[in-house]
Amino acid sequence: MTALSVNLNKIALIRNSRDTRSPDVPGHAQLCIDAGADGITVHPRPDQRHIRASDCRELAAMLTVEFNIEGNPFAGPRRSDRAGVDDYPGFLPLVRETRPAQCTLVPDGDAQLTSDHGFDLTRDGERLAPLIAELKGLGIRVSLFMDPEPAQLALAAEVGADRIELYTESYARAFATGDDSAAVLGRFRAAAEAALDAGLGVNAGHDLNLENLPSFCAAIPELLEVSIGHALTVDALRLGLAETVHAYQRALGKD
Ligand SMILES: CC(=O)[C@@H](O)[C@H](O)COP(=O)(O)O
Ligand SMILES: NCC(=O)COP(=O)(O)O
Repeated sequence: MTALSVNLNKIALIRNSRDTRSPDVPGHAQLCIDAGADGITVHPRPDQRHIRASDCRELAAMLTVEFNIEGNPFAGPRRSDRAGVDDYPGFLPLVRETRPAQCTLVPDGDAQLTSDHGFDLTRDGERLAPLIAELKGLGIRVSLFMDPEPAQLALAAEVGADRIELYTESYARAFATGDDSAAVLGRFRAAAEAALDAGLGVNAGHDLNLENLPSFCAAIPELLEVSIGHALTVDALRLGLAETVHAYQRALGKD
């Protein structure tokens, strides 16, 4: 069955809009766990617009489910511009310190609004390989954020990744507009097969939601994990967080 990893970025985004701890990130992680979430995902960015280094440290100390930290492996340290907020230590130093079960490497620029592309391993593979080896040596499973391009996925295995995370924005957009959605889903199926043939596990994420999740999972039954945050948080405004986690588990054919 496909694991649901709840991304808490948007809980932290609301928290950061005031100088308080409310909503409390670890408390909402526990709410998700109590409701049946299989994992927790965060994406600390250098500007700490939502998830902060301190959130990662607190979550690492309390989680009883898989912890997945996503981010740009080449993101360096950055001083905090907000009183009482720790500096961002750099992505890899934060991962080394917190030792999550999984680290998903994402080729984000620091100023991007959100993650919007996968790695080009023909360009980045050589400098990623030693980082991947180091993280695996620390006992951390490594996943690479990838576009659904079969040739690239074969390279992911060559650089030592354990898994890839299919960047699903193009599927979500096609599903929402109805444009070419069957063909787009076929491209994701082909990409998943290329990853599986290369011995990689397959995760997926970005813009997945209650409506588009069942079709995606039916097309890729080998899917090991989906990480979902934006749509799930919006649904929680309507349904409540616990009920929303149950709803997503039902959409995954569980619960
Ligand atoms: C990599 C990816 O698609 C998401 O995990 C990412 O966490 C979204 O980041 P924002 O929540 O900052 O949009
Ligand atoms: N890796 C995807 C993720 O963690 C959350 O993406 P989204 O659901 O916020 O788009």
